[in-house]
Amino acid sequence: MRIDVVTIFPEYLEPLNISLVGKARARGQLDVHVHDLRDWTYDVHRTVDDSPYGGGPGMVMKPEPWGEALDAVIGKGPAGEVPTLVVPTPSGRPFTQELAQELAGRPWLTFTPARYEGIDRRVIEEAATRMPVVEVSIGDYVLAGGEVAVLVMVEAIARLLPGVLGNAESHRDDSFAPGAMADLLEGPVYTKPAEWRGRTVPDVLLSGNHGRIARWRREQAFARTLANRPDLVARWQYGAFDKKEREA
Ligand SMILES: Nc1ccc2ncsc2c1
Repeated sequence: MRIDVVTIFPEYLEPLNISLVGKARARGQLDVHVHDLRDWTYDVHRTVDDSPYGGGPGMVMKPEPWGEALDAVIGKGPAGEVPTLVVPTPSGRPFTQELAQELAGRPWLTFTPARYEGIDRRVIEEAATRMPVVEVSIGDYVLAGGEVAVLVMVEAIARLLPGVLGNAESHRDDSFAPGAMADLLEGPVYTKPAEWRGRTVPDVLLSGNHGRIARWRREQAFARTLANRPDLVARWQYGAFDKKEREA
């Protein structure tokens, strides 16, 4: 997979050089290019924003630099191919594991994290005439820009690429990953020592009885989901019901 990111804060994407994504890049599983939007400005102040038409607070990111940046990014990619444009925005569709899976299946993604009040709408509209565009939100809170959303999405997507996660098992027990625990949050985990500051590990985990352990883990996951994400319980119940129906 090729990933391009266009941003006015290239240094914000430094974490893509380390850990899981950094290792995937070093192994050639991921080809990441970070571009400074100001490389497509020509005034002495390298201006990327201006006041909003119609008035109102804040500034809007000008269309010209973005248009030229996307032209250049597409020009640098595989001949005849276009990326999927991923536009991080609070007004986008929710970023979910399902959407991460969908995007992990694309060969080329270009992320356009914005600052200020956002990007002139004509940039997205013009891009949509020549490439798939998906506007994505990582949640309902106020951020200064979309770069942190890119870090979230790239990590969630990269770990789904073949060979990136060493232990394939790691996918199975993820929260929200498909399978028996789908839609349930992860339960508590423990490792050595068996006692730490007077706190012991639940006996069932030391029992060696894998059936009991699996049941206990499902119970713990359900309890945690009920407490923290009751909205997911209904989805899980339907999924379990649907699975029984299909197996009947
Ligand atoms: N403030 C905010 C919230 C969510 C989000 N997702 C992508 S960019 C963004 C910005």
